[in-house]
Amino acid sequence: MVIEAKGIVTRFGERTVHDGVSLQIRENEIYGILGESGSGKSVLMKEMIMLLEPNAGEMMVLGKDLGTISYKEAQQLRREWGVLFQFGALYSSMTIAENIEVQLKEYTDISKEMRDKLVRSKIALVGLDAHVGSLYPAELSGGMIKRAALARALAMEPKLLFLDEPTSGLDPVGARNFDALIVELRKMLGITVVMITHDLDSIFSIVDRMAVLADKRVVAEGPLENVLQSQHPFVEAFFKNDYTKEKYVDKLEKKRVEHV
Ligand SMILES: Nc1ncnc2c1ncn2[C@@H]1O[C@H](COP(=O)(O)OP(=O)(O)OP(=O)(O)O)[C@@H](O)[C@H]1O
Repeated sequence: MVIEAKGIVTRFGERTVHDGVSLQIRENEIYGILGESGSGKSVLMKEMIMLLEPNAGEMMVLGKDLGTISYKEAQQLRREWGVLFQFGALYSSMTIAENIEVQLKEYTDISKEMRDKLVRSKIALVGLDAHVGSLYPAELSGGMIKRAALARALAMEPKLLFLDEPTSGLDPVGARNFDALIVELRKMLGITVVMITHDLDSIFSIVDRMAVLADKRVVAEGPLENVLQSQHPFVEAFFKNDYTKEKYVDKLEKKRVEHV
């Protein structure tokens, strides 16, 4: 397992967000975290990357228990993952190349020449033209910003990639291209991808397994066909409404046939 959450409890004051959340993420899969607004998806992801600490439960990431990890181990572990936050979050006063270089400068002794080379390779990896490196975030389209932020997340060659709603704000073509890029990167780099998503196209086409958060816990987990068996109201409303039934009829039918 790359990530294992066991009985996670999270409270903010009087409010309980998670009350026994458990899930398991395997190596090299694309794992989706779904759930309605406010169900604690982002909080759970932040707990996986040590930006927040749960009140109870165990969070194992790459074999390390985040609850008992030493400061030094935590520093090392942080280099093993890349994160793409929802709005890209690039530094606006830096060029794209400088943005991608930030962590390489901070965490490594790599020479300037080598850093430039790595930056160029990451820009190419995410499908951007070389000249984009010298532009500022304000000069890029939304889709290019996502790709640039992805290049930055990949700068340290992580084993694990966290994506918070990667296709939100992209037009349909841009969203599908981004999905294709994620699949390609997973194959090329052998990484594990954890993504929060509401995007049905992504869920039906690139997510291998997923967890559905509702009622403060995981109400359905596994591949799509498992999740579709759930009769939880959120699953019913999200996957089994008329729109989804019509748009994904082939896939829903196919899953049913495969399952029989
Ligand atoms: N640092 C914080 N302090 C206090 N409350 C918080 C904090 N972070 C999140 N919350 C609360 O925890 C709950 C879950 O938030 P979270 O952002 O994880 O939801 P989400 O499932 O990601 O929702 P969305 O799909 O709208 O992004 C919300 O009620 C939010 O207000």
